[in-house]
Amino acid sequence: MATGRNHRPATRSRGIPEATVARLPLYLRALTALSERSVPTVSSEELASAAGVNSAKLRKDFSYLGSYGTRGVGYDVEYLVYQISRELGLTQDWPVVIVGIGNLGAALANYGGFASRGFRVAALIDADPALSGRQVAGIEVRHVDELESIIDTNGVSIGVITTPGGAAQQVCDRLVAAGITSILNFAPTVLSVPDGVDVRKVDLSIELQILAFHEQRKAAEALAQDVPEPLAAEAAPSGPGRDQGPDGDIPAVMPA
Ligand SMILES: NC(=O)c1ccc[n+]([C@@H]2O[C@H](COP(=O)([O-])OP(=O)(O)OC[C@H]3O[C@@H](n4cnc5c(N)ncnc54)[C@H](O)[C@@H]3O)[C@@H](O)[C@H]2O)c1
Repeated sequence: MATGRNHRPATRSRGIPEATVARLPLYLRALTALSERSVPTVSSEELASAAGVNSAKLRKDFSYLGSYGTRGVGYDVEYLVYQISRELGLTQDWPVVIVGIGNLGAALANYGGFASRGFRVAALIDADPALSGRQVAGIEVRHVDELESIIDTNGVSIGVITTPGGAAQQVCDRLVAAGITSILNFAPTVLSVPDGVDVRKVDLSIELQILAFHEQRKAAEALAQDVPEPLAAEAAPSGPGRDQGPDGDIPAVMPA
């Protein structure tokens, strides 16, 4: 079984901090919306607001890309879309395999947003022989026995795991052994991978738990407004503002 870390250092080799990399897709989404409306330029304040990020942080992030905008004009939308896409590696086509074609895997296969963002679903893979040969989103489901040859033939480097939690590590190990170096994991399992393999985890229940925390805090604030001053100090939460994380500048809940 593969062992090792499942995260990368805070700064990537080209000197762009990991936190900046995490915000680039937010800028790209906001810029793509502007581009679709044929907006030629955008100020840092407008773009920061559209991306849900503080404008000083945005300017700092763009300085890592060598993009400083023009005073009084702002940033060229099309050029910034190109720059960020290039930085994120989206100017090339990325074949992706999805392993586990149940409810979630089939839903992801049917999601049209992958292709428009440079990700091509190269294969759908499942262990259930009854699914082999069936078409999902116009793609044939292949048996997991073929996993290694599919990855090799299609030059796949990104794998998506949507199997039950109990199968996820074994699937991960096979993907890595077959040459996959990036994994998007939807299964409720902490994956162990060797150095050089990136894992991103998506867990909607964790996002809901964070929202529940904020709901609870809002309810406490509302309660505090209804009680006399000395008691209110005890009831109100302390620390950074409601929309801010512990460091005071990163939103605790990333914009959807
Ligand atoms: N991250 C999230 O927000 C989120 C949301 C929903 C579901 N999930 C998780 O996603 C996973 C899939 O959920 P689902 O509802 O689609 O389940 P499902 O039971 O409908 O589908 C799972 C599929 O995986 C296949 N499978 C099982 N073992 C396999 C293996 N070793 N190799 C290849 N395929 C294998 C099964 O045959 C089945 O088709 C679960 O782990 C679930 O907890 C995560």
